[in-house]
Amino acid sequence: MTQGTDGPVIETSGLTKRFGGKSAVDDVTLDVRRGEVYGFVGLNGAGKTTFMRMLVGLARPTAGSLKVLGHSRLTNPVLRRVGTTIERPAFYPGMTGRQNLSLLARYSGMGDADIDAALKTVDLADRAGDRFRTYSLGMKQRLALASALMGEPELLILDEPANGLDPSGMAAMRELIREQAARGCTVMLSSHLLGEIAQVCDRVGVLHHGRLIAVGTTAEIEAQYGARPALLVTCDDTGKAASVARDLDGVQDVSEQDGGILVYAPEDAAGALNSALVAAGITVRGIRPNERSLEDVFLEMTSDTANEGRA
Ligand SMILES: Nc1ncnc2c1ncn2[C@@H]1O[C@H](COP(=O)(O)OP(=O)(O)OP(=O)(O)O)[C@@H](O)[C@H]1O
Repeated sequence: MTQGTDGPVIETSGLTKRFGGKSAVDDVTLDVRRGEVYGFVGLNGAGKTTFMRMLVGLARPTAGSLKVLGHSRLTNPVLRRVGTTIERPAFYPGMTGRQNLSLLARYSGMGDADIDAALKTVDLADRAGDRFRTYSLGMKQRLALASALMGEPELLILDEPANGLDPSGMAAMRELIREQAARGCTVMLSSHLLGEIAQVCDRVGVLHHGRLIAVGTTAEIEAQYGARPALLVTCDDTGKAASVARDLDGVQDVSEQDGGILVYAPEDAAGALNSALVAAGITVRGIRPNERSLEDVFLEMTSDTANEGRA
């Protein structure tokens, strides 16, 4: 594998793309290290595709700078070391998977060995002789990935590779991505689901309205955004229960829920909370720590009220 640089494989500084007056990507500074799987997560329209398009020269930045494989000029020799599914290749439905790949391979000066290796990697070798139109969605996604893998690129940039896949298709896609990382390939992929991407990525960057609002390992992001401990109390008379809970030591905040209250307090406050509620005549049916999924954390991070005032 060609080693172009010891520095980051992707490096952007203040990268910005505006369409008219609107910033699709707004002042994004990030780096992706060699061999890393970096997940780019954001809701629809957050700017993920636009960011990735700039990385492969399909869109020109309005401001800021970028380097890919150590190069700020994205010439063909640099881009040949990058595999991408950003612009999903327009496969011909009446041609076989292999014929479709052959067309693309010819463009980039690659041969049968590259096609065979890519088909084998994505586990499509057995169906390579079937027409594209007979492929399932998962197989279509894998063929797109095969087109990106031809020639064993050093960097893979995959836009929503798991989109539309069922759970087993997603698991297969994750395995494929990890295999690529294991052979030393750097991978940047995007998704609108943090929970899905967290399982495969070393680090995650959260994009919201074009801005990078958090970067870190999933554990770091959870610690930063999801570590607010809370107790979920199921009880009657939630209004009264909330006011009793608010008066207790160690309780930071209380919100009323359907059929109970959510009390922001450490887990060891559960005993005192239960006693106080029962003493106030409230029927407590249960108290348990409030488990937050990664997806809850992500939705809270990308809710517009959560981001008011945050740079
Ligand atoms: N060529 C364009 N002209 C005008 N606006 C554009 C163009 N491309 C993207 N946008 C706008 O930029 C914003 C970011 O779009 P982008 O496709 O990058 O987001 P995304 O995070 O990839 O979303 P999705 O998951 O829906 O693909 C959106 O508001 C979109 O409408």
